[in-house]
Amino acid sequence: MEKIIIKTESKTYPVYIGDAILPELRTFLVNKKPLYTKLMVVTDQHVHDLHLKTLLSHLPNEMDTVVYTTPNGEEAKSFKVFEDCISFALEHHLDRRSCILAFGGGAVGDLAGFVAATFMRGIDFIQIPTTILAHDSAVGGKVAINHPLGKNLVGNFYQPELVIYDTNLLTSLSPLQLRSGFAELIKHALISDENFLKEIMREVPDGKSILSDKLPNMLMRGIEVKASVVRQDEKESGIRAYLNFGHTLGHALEANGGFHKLTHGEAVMIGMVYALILSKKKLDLRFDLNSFIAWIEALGYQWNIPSTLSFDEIYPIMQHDKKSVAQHPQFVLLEEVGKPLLSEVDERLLRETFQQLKSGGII
Ligand SMILES: NC(=O)c1ccc[n+]([C@@H]2O[C@H](COP(=O)([O-])OP(=O)(O)OC[C@H]3O[C@@H](n4cnc5c(N)ncnc54)[C@H](O)[C@@H]3O)[C@@H](O)[C@H]2O)c1
Ligand SMILES: O=C(O)C(=O)C[C@@H](O)[C@H](O)[C@H](O)COP(=O)(O)O
Ligand SMILES: [Zn+2]
Repeated sequence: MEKIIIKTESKTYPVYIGDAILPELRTFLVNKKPLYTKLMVVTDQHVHDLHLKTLLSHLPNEMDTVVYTTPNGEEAKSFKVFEDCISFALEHHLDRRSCILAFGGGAVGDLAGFVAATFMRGIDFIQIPTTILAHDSAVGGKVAINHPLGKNLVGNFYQPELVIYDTNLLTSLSPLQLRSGFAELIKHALISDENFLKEIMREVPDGKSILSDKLPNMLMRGIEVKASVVRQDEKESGIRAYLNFGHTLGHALEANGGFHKLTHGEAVMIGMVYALILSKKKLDLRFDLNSFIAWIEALGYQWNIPSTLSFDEIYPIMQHDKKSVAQHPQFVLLEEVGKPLLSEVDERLLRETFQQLKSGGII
């Protein structure tokens, strides 16, 4: 088991990562003083069916535990489910000394974290991630739900007490979900270190190689990239925006599809290709886009913008992005791999590049 310490202005906490490490949970819970009055597990239907029994077997018998199950995927991050989850907590008499256990992927983590942040103005929560993607979402304290007008528009910065990342749980993920989560790892490499990118390109030549004994180490390195950014800028007043590489377009594509047509990672991958082309045009980024595209195709990603979409429907959604200033969308671009910056991009260039990426004619 490895341990990474996440240091932020508001809280310092450990991320434990390794195979079959759920027993760490009991250790934490029985040593926490005063003991929690109640535990509320928040999970989704898939994770409930696949892994809840295992999780429950690792909780102290003597601790009063209730389970709230959300719909799968982004539906968990709706106002309706948020209200329902708060009602469940009230009906089951959680109090300020209770603790929420977020057991699932990023959707469950974001919802459960936001419930923890707002229930009685804030109670403890623990992240127990079950997806590759959640190496990103479980760390750093961004918690949120969606609004029909855009992703994560209602939320907070609220850090967990602890993250327990049992990589054994990842073996039940579908190829689509493996790929979706892996996009955030590629993002962490692109914004931090060319050698890291080269290494994952070498170690993971195709979709079948994502799940391997090399994965936990790669995830740890992704978490370290995130930890180093969050340590310097917990609340995104500056460099934390770099973690949003690929997200200005990515989030707009997700929202436009009603949050169910593309997974987060699929949308972010298209957004990263868009941002790479913009970086080439605007900042003369030297980057072998041909090889990158060939690699992500081998991994199974779609990288062009779906042909049914128009710039005129996507641009207004990007104007609602949280990084926008006076309705001008901002983009994370790369001067070099590992050297991100935040920049406004001229609408004409955004439109022209959108058209290019739609027709697939970028290389
Ligand atoms: N807070 C952050 O910093 C942050 C960072 C990145 C992404 N996110 C958010 O995270 C969400 C995406 O996360 P995600 O991709 O984990 O999505 P998710 O939570 O929707 O999970 C994806 C799918 O995988 C299933 N699943 C989860 N664990 C499984 C397992 N072990 N085996 C089999 N199936 C399993 C889920 O039921 C779901 O159908 C988005 O809402 C995104 O906005 C947040
Ligand atoms: O932690 C961050 O900061 C990120 O930007 C990580 C992203 O991968 C993640 O999707 C996050 O939820 C996006 O945040 P938002 O502020 O753009 O909603
Ligand atoms: Zn993301």
